Amino acid sequence: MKKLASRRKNVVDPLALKAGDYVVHETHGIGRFVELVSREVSTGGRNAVKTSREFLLIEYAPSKRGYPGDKLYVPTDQLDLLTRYVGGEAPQLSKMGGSDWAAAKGRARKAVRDIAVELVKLYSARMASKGHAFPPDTPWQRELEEAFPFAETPDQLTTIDEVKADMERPIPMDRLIAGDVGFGKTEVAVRAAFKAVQDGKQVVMLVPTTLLVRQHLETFTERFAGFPIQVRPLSRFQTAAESKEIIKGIGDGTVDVVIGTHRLLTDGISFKDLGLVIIDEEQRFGVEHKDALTKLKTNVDILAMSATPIPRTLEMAVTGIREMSTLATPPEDRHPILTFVGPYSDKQVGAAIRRELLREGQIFYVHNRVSSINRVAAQLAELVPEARIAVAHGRMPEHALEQVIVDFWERKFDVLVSTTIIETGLDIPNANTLIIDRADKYGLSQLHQLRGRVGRGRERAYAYFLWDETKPLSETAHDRLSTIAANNDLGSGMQVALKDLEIRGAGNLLGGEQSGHIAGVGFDLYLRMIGEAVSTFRGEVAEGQTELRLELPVDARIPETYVDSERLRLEAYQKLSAASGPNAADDALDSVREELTDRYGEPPAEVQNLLAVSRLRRTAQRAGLSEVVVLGQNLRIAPADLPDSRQVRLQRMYPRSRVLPQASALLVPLPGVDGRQPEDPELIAWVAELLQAIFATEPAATPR
Ligand SMILES: Nc1ncnc2c1ncn2[C@@H]1O[C@H](COP(=O)(O)OP(=O)(O)OP(=O)(O)O)[C@@H](O)[C@H]1O
Repeated sequence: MKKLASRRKNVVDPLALKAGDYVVHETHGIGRFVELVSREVSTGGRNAVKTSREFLLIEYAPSKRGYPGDKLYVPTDQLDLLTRYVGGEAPQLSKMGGSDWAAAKGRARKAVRDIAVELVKLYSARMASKGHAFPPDTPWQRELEEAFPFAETPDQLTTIDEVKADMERPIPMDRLIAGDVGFGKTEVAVRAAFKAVQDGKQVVMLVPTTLLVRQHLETFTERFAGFPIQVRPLSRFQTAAESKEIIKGIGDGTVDVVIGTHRLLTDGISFKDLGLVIIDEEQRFGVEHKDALTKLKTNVDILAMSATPIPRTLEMAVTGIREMSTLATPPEDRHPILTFVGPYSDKQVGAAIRRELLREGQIFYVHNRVSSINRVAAQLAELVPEARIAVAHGRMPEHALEQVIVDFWERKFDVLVSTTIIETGLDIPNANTLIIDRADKYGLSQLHQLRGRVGRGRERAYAYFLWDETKPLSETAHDRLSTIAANNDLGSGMQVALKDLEIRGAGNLLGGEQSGHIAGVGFDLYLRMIGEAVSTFRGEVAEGQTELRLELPVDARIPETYVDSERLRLEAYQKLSAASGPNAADDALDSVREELTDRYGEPPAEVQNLLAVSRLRRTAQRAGLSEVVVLGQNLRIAPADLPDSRQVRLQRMYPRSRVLPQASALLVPLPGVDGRQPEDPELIAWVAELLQAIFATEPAATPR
């Protein structure tokens, strides 16, 4: 089984932290970041040395009602104990070290275990089941692929290869393609479907809306032209007679590829020899279809597509449970969509429509209320009399709706006034202006999907996210709109989706019922729990992070004289913290040192010490230590249940060292000349040599 990638925490990104942001501390729970402060601390017991260190000041709930909130100072070299809180509306602050945080974690852990069991069951069932191994590409496959009218993007090529390799394996494929809107996911599906049909298998493609059925039917039919492949649609658009004939063809194998909505998940549909299930926007299929989907997906290859990118942390939490490919590069000469956010005005709307008409383009105007959509269309007709305007919404009779879309496609209309029914997938390359009159009413990923309806060709596209100036914007609505306006470069789906997770609460990615638990502990910790639960459940040791206390009386920090910006100091501490984690690459700290030198010049003594202490931190963590602390004249190391051979070696090297068996700790007197402590670098080097001698984990990390 594929080793689970170690769960790199989504360590708090100090750059993104601003006062008031919520963070989650492993031990203390959900707190609010106040500011970065530097404080004088004395370490080293009796002959204490005062050094100034920087801390993140985090505020917690008051331990008693009416008191001010408790304060936690997190040293900058322990950033990895903090993660950003993502999980919906403003969370409840935890009481420091209180039982409420432990209880919230306990509840989440229980819920997580249920998910983990579910995920592993699916995985194991898939691993145990005998899938169909498709043969290598046929000559016709190459002919089909050479007929593609564009140059594939590198990600398309990689993804297509990964999909084919999965299909040729005897284990059933379960691959998710996450790609920003318009990045060419459909072409991957076309080639996978062709490969399956070449081997005599049937293919089903499930899409969320009737319009997408129509569109994908057009694409597949066009791409398969010249090959004897029967592609059929199945949705409420088909008459009873047509449906009956298609369902018969599915059963007797004369239909090779069927593209349909959840209509395909109703009873009475059985395939003669199904080999590949393609699902577009799976998360849009309601829980009522879950069982039918699971039945359909058993023992066949699955290719899921999503334009709502899956956050990295979720991808890693389910790593090994299903494969993922990402289409992150846009087709060439695709331009970012110019996005305007502001109050509605007739003047601006009229100008936008006229500009598009001037270049013979078309316009989507989204108004999401069926009851007033005709009035809006009439207003637009007055505003721009020369524009040919049509209306489309989901309550129209099926054929009338389809006819309007086809007419719009065939450029019989200039402006399509519609509800969000155009939201997913609709591909009309000539429509390059999108106007949404109440943009504040939509979630981020919905706005992103809608925006993805324009700019799918080579033309520069425009999106207008407007709101009714007579109705004030809510804080989150304003946040949403400024996020989408800020993220308008290509492939900004990830940022938009992540922000959306924050605002809408991340539950719907893992099942609505989970959102309460996610809100309780934060999205990142929740996902890490899933990953740990999955790996524990599968008998792999979850790499829990031992919280290492490393305290030496040395001046190890980044002085303001070296890096004057607080933000940049935080960024450097974060990089050091990531580079000194137990799984960090051996040269990770060297590259941090090089970067610091490049950006700020030769590091001063304090920073040299900080680098050396970071090396120590990594050594100590790799040795699984929880304590390396100077107490008085001794260095205390724990746990230190050493085998005898090591104890002998230790006594020989450090005759005055003592093992405290009951505390499973080790006390080694500090080297000092007539009571004077060695200089910082010497002390750090001495500790490095000691750890190396005892744990022989890596060559002594001598500070450079
Ligand atoms: N490599 C490419 N170069 C240029 N255009 C491409 C490329 N691949 C696909 N296209 C075109 O880009 C448009 C969008 O492709 P497609 O519909 O597959 O995107 P998508 O990722 O499925 O979008 P959505 O998420 O909206 O469904 C289509 O017109 C398609 O023909």
